[in-house]
Amino acid sequence: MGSFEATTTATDAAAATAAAITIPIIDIGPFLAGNETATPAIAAALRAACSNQGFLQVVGHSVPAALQTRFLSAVAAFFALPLRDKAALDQSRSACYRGYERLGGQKLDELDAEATTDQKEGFSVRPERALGRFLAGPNQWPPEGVLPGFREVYMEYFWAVHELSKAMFQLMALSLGLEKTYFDAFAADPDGICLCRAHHYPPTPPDVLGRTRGVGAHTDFGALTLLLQDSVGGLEVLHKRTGTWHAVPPVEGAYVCNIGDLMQRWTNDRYQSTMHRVISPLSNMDRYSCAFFNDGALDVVIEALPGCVEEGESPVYAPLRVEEHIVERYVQSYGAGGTLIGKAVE
Ligand SMILES: O=C(O)CCC(=O)C(=O)O
Ligand SMILES: [Fe+2]
Repeated sequence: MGSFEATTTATDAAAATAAAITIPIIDIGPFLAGNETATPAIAAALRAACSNQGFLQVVGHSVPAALQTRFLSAVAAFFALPLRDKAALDQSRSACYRGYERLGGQKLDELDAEATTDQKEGFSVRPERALGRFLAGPNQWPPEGVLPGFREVYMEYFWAVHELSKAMFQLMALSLGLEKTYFDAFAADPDGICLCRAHHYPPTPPDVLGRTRGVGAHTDFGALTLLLQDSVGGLEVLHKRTGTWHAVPPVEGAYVCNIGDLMQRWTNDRYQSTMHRVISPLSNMDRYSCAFFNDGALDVVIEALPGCVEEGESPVYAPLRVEEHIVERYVQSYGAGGTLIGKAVE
């Protein structure tokens, strides 16, 4: 286990010197190997990270490096397809938020009217299901002849990260003093809603520097995010106390893990969902990343966990069903896209 001081952007340099934040790198290998002697220290490190900045990087995990590499190459090949091939899979053609999102298709910083739309392309995949409840339905894939093997490697990666996310929820439970299996009904539900969204951030030439943004400032909707990023950089996390932004430097093969709004609610604010964004650094490199969100089972009711409310204290939030929360956040970030809920795929 190790840690490093996150570096800061130039504009924030002065304030940040006083407020450097630590994003710990946590090796979960011993936990995955069933080492019960080492596990409490790992759970304690997770607790510290989640109670402070809500961001950490996970190493020693179960996703093979070779699979990450094959997956990121396949993702780069997908985004390099002609626009007409990608547009044929546009998310607006899906009743369940799957497929291709063009540049500017989402705006996560809804509070800042001046902010640009997000300068990224995305491709969203979820578990293959029959149409029915919110977010259930078929994925949209490019024809096998156009991108051979893409679907196969994407789904191989999907289920590998899904396994890791289940293990992370078990560690989260231990970190909160709960039974290891406490979150299994949420995180391992066969009908649970998971999203594996790959992103491409185009290079930023000097003439647009400062006017574009990869992803606007936001917190993640769900409980826990696992993000794979390549070596280009640009992800930043907000230090709440000083309002300064800090880079989350790429660590090869690691998963950036962060707490989402549902987990903050569940823990009665003990764990923090932290604002983050992707800036567009001056670069002639394309950046690729992939976020995995395990948002659990739609009917789970999120209310303060045992041990997260002191005697005499009232819970900060009323109980809320996962489905209500996720629907509301989708409508906020996709605007009119929210009206697609329940519409049949064309
Ligand atoms: O691409 C990244 O580094 C971050 C993406 C992100 O924050 C998100 O998809 O919620
Ligand atoms: Fe995010």
